[in-house]
Amino acid sequence: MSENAVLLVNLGSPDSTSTADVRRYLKEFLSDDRVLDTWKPLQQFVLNCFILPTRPKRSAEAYQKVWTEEGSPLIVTSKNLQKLLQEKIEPTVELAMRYGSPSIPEAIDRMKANGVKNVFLVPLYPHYAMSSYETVVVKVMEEVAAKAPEMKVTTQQPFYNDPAYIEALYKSAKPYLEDEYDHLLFSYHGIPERHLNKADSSKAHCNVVKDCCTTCSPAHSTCYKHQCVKTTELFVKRAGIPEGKWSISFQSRLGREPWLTPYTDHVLEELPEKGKKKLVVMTPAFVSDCLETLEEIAMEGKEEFLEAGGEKFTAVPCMNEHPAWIQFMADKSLEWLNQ
Ligand SMILES: C=CC1=C(C)c2cc3[nH]c(cc4nc(cc5[nH]c(cc1n2)c(C)c5CCC(=O)O)C(CCC(=O)O)=C4C)c(C)c3C=C
Ligand SMILES: [Fe+2]
Ligand SMILES: [Fe+2]
Repeated sequence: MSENAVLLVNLGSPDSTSTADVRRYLKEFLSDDRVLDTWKPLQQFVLNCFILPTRPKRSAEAYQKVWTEEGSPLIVTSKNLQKLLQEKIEPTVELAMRYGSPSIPEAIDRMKANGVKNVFLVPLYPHYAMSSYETVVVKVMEEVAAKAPEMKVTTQQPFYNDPAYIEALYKSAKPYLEDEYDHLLFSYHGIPERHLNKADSSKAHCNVVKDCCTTCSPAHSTCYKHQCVKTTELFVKRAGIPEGKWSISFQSRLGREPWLTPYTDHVLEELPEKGKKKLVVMTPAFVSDCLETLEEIAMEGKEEFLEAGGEKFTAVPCMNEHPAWIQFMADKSLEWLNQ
C-alpha cells in the first residue's frame, strides 16, 4: 500500500431522481454557509419556506432528463476520471463528492485505514469560488483535522490559467470548432456579485477599480470572474478566434439578488437578432458534464436559442474522459510526488 494518495473532489449529485433524494441533496448543498451565505437562521428559513417546498420537484424533473443507466452524469464521469487516472499513476486515486456520496469523511476513513500519510487534494474546479473550490478545501481540512490530523494535505491551486490546462481544454473542444459557426459563447456557472467583493480580501479591487478583472491585482487569486475571463482569453488566443466572434456569459442563477452578468439565457435570446445564428457554446467552469451543461445548456439553452431565431446550436462537451485532461491530471499528480 502506498503512503501517497490523490483525492479528487467534485460537487456531487442526488442519489436518484426521486424528489425525496433531490430534496435531501439540495438541503445539504444549500445549507453550506459558503453557498447560501446568510445568517444561519435566515438561511434555514429561506431554504425551508421558499426553496425546499418547490425546487426539488422541478430539479428532479431536470435530473430525469439527463440521468443515465449508471446514474448521474457528473458521478459517472468523475468515476471514469478516477479509473483512468489510476491507470496512469501509482498512488491510490480516491474520489469524493462535496455533497452526497461518495462522501469526503468516507474517503478520509479509507485513506487512514490504508496507511496514507500524504494526500494531494484536487478540487475538480479550474476556478476559485467560495461556493465551489473553497468549500471543498475547507471541508476536507475540517475532516482531516477531526479524523486523521497526522495526514499531510497538499492542495492543487485553481488551474484556470495553466497553459497545460488551456491546451487540454483546446484539444477537447477542437473537433466542435471545425464546422463553420458565427459565434462562440463561453457560459460559466454564475455566482452572486456580492461573492466577488466578499472574496476580495483587500476590499479595494473587485468591482471598485475600473476594468478590475483585466487590471493586475493580487485579488485575482480569489476572483472567480477574473479567472473565467482569463481562461477565455487564453483559450481564444490558443484557438485563434478573432475578437467579436466570442463572448462570456454566466448561467444557473438562483434567487433574486444580482449574479454575475450577462446572464446566459438573456444572451441566447439576443444573439440571433445580432446575426449570430450558428452558435457554439463551451462551459469551462465544469470539468465533467452535469445537470447544468446537459440540461440547462444543451437542452433548455438550445431550445431558447432556436426559438429566438437561431439556426444551429452546438454544445461542446466538457473535458470528461478526454486523454489530454487525464494526462493533465496525471502530470499534476507527478509534479506533486516529485516536489
Ligand atoms: C462550477 C462551479 C460551481 C459554482 C461556482 C457553483 C455555485 C453555486 N451553485 C448554486 C446552486 C446550485 N447549483 C446546482 C448544480 C450544480 N452546480 C455546479 C457547480 C457550481 N456551482 C454543478 C457542477 C452542478 C451540477 C450538479 C449535478 O448533479 O449535475 C444546483 C442543483 C440543481 C438545481 O436545482 O438547479 C443548485 C441549487 C449556488 C447557489 C451557487 C453559488 C452561490
Ligand atoms: Fe451550482
Ligand atoms: Fe475581479
